[in-house]
Amino acid sequence: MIIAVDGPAASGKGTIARALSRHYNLPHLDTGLLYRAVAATVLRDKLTPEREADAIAACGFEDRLLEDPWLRSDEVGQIASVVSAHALVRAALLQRQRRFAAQPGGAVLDGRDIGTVIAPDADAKLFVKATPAIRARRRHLELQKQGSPVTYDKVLADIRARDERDAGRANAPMMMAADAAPLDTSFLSIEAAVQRAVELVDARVTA
Ligand SMILES: Nc1ncnc2c1ncn2[C@@H]1O[C@H](COP(=O)(O)OP(=O)(O)OP(=O)(O)O)[C@@H](O)[C@H]1O
Ligand SMILES: Nc1ccn([C@@H]2O[C@H](COP(=O)(O)O)[C@@H](O)[C@H]2O)c(=O)n1
Repeated sequence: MIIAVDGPAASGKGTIARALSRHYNLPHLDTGLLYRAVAATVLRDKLTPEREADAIAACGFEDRLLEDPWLRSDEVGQIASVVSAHALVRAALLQRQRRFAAQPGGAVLDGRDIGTVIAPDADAKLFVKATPAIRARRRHLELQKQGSPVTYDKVLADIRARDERDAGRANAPMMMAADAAPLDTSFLSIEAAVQRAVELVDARVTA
């Protein structure tokens, strides 16, 4: 069974995808991490994220970079949404994601274009959303716990900027697949959101 989980930054899609992976005993791929690894390489090598040739040069990152906690930072997330707009960067990362999705038994993948581009034939597709203010509050809390001094207003502005770039780009923009089930987590606890996600997946696969 392939489960596609898409949605905007800090909507809770990663939390839900990890829980679905445990629930159905399926491997999970956080595809955002791949774009974050490209972004981190661009930053580390002092390349220019807006230049496609620079971003392509950063696509040959080593897998151990995916373990680096720095990848989860807001700084890297912003640059990830710049490099991810390049068609050749998306093409360079496409087969890896498709192979992961096609492994025997299936998989759970989360990102922005899983239901539309990476696994258009997924057995179940969710599009996780929440209001920008609520997403910013959750992400701010998470960053505060990590000791970051970043303000709520900055987190909200970054989330809005990332949403705009991710939904507005020409190549594989973030969008809900026509056959995806929307899941608004704005007023759901993590437990309630996960329970609803399981109900939605079960409903799709038994339909
Ligand atoms: N329903 C919820 N209620 C409260 N907090 C939540 C909920 N879902 C997720 N969170 C928290 O919100 C933050 C963002 O969640 P998560 O990392 O799953 O989002 P994401 O969509 O995967 O983000 P990104 O796209 O930036 O990787 C985390 O701190 C997580 O614990
Ligand atoms: N399938 C995907 C996944 C991610 N991106 C881009 O990467 C950025 C970081 O993703 P997170 O899920 O870790 O927040 C994101 O803002 C997108 O620009 C993508 O394009 N496609």
